[in-house]
Amino acid sequence: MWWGDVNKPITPEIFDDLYETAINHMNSKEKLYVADVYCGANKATRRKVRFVHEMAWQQHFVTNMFIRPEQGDEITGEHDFTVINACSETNKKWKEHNLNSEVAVAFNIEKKVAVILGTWYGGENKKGIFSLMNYWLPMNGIMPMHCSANVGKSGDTALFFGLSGTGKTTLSADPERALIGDDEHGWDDDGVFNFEGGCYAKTIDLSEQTEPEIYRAITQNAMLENVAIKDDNVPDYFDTSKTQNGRVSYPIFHIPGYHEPQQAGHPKNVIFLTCDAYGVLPPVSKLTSGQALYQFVSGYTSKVAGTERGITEPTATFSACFGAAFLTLHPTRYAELLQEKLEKHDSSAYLVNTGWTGGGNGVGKRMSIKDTRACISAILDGSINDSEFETDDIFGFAMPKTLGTVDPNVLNPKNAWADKEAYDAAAQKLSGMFKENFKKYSDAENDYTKYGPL
Ligand SMILES: Nc1ncnc2c1ncn2[C@@H]1O[C@H](COP(=O)(O)OP(=O)(O)O)[C@@H](O)[C@H]1O
Ligand SMILES: C=C(OP(=O)(O)O)C(=O)O
Ligand SMILES: [Mn+2]
Repeated sequence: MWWGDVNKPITPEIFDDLYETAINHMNSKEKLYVADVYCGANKATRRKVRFVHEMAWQQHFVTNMFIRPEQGDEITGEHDFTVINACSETNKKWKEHNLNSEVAVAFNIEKKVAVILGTWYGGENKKGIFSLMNYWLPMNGIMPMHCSANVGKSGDTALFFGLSGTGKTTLSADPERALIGDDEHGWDDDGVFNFEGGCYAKTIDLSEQTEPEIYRAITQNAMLENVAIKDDNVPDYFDTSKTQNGRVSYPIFHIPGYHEPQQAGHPKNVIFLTCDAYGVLPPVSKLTSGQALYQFVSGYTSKVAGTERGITEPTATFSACFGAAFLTLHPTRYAELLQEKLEKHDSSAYLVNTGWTGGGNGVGKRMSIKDTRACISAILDGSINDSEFETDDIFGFAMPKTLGTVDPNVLNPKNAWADKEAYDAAAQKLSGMFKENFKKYSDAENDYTKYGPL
């Protein structure tokens, strides 16, 4: 276990106490909801999960998001895990338990049970099981990944890694390609497979024009969460009074041309999405395999508003493997798996900045979805390889000088800034942050420090 900021140990006695609180609460209800679902599209390695809920809508969430047994098919045999979600109850003894708040999300791997108290976030159901997949799968040499995946007409698979809000869901919904999944995947000896059976898209500023597939997926059985509703019962995706993290969950088959089964071959392209709030990183750059591992372990991006308590504007962070919150083992364990798989399958790696350009947050603006999509298309159709590249002085990234319809002045981030000195200062600052962050990985068996910025 990677104990630290993310995973906090508790004693078996505290777990039992939380469990009892949840069970007593559930026993006071007249009705409970039970769903048996799978996590993992690969039948050989999928896990059986049972959810017990007090809220019908939470039950609908897991029905949308996990893999449903075929119609008429029941999940038999022992479950790999059971989640008791008592969201409307809280842990009143949190101070006595030395915990942070009355919210508790607690896992007992020996008893194969998790308890959720005090949080109503639908995503909690899936992210807890994702954390377990991050614990189980590496034991069998399978890489769990916080990424979306899709496949092109010639069978070429692409992965899009990224922390919350960086564009996994938005950019993997591509009319030219079949969607495998938008958030959690595994990479085994056969290729890539989805853990989930649905998608969980952000609804902030959602429009049919910029994100048509997602907009149109909001139809019967899709479920909106924390979205404002106007007087005429129509959702208002531009009203963020509840939170900026408004969501919709829907089964994967709401996306036209989704890939069935949700499995595909080894990835040809691996893309790291970063939402750079400083506006320093290029919109697209090609990484050497060493740079890919350095960037993967660093996981530089920003937390977007509404995803964590206290985050109200984009805030720079280093989230290892682009999903530190879900890692149960040390980041270098996942990096070793990535290294082995990238080498074996000769996959290319790219860094794509879906964040700011022309200045940091407050000065510049967020990269347009249109420009980001143009960069991604050029990677996926291979045309980026026809570009002439230049090397970034500080980060050492190879940046294309021209690329299809993308404004060449955006491709080199310094050109996009009016104030060149301010750019240099911001780039130096960010480089220093990378180096400071990476110190904690420099004594690892495989030290990737040399692939970082100067
Ligand atoms: N250049 C861009 N690329 C991708 N998404 C963008 C971009 N600019 C704005 N966005 C918005 O950022 C959000 C990305 O969220 P999402 O795709 O759900 O991220 P993730 O799946 O990684 O959590 C969406 O609301 C999208 O409309
Ligand atoms: C559900 C989540 O994942 P993502 O934002 O990456 O879709 C989340 O982080 O709450
Ligand atoms: Mn998402």
